[in-house]
Amino acid sequence: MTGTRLRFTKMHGAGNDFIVLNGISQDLSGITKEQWARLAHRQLGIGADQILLVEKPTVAEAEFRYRIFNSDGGEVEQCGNGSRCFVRFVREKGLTKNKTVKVQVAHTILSLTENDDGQVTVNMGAPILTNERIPFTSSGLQEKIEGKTNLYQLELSDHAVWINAVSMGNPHAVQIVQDVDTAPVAKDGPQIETHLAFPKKVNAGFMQIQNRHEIKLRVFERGSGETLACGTGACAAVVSGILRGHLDSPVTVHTRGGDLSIAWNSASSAQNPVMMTGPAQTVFEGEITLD
Ligand SMILES: N[C@H](CCC[C@H](N)C(=O)O)C(=O)O
Repeated sequence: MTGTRLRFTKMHGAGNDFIVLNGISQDLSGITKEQWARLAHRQLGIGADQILLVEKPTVAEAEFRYRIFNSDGGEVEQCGNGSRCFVRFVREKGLTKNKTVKVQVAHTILSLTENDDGQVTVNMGAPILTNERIPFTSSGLQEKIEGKTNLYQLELSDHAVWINAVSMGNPHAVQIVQDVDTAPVAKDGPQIETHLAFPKKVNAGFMQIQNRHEIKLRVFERGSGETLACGTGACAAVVSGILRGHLDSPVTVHTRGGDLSIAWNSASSAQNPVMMTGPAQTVFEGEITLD
């Protein structure tokens, strides 16, 4: 693949930024983890939190498949802000005329709708709350019940934090903090990300409850570090806040890059889907030669 010329589109969803590649019109099958990381590198490459690769689906019920690579080059299961940019991309490129698109991503199919106001609504599916499926191993950790969920204590280098483990297809450890602006995201984020209780590592969410329908959120993302916004992180934080009894659906999630609206009608069933609505923005188009 070295020396291959790639066409890309740079996009962001609430400041979480992406390189989006059309893997249907370009053969990108042989790109290595190191080459993904180089493309995402802020100084040596294009720069992005994640890379989104659009491909033909492998299942009949989806129109497309899209794959997600963190800036460390690792492939992951889900990306909320990325899914909104994906649907904006395939519509802007004329790859579909549908306003609602079904896309295959890792082990699930998402349904995405571009609304008349330009915002995108995504059915993110039901949250995954069983430890084995997150995956999260709680053995040896102190635990306590709050509302309808369990909190677990993670020992960090100089203090302990109580977290709630939730998956939206990708793992999240969410905690409530008094003030997100002063929360030790840079210090505690990497320690939580690589904590042994999370065998596939984890995204670390820091949530400040403002009222029953509003939070502020910062996320230290697995494989990318702190981002201006994290869509699955916003979903996981709202699910956690509702289960803990602090939030009622819908919730406005204020991130450093913009606002997301998350709805989860858990009253009838925890298996109801989480619905996320937010922005998607194309920034520029470009070409680059893979080195
Ligand atoms: N860092 C995440 C993937 C990107 C998720 C985030 N950008 C979003 O909008 O959901 C993980 O390793 O699971």
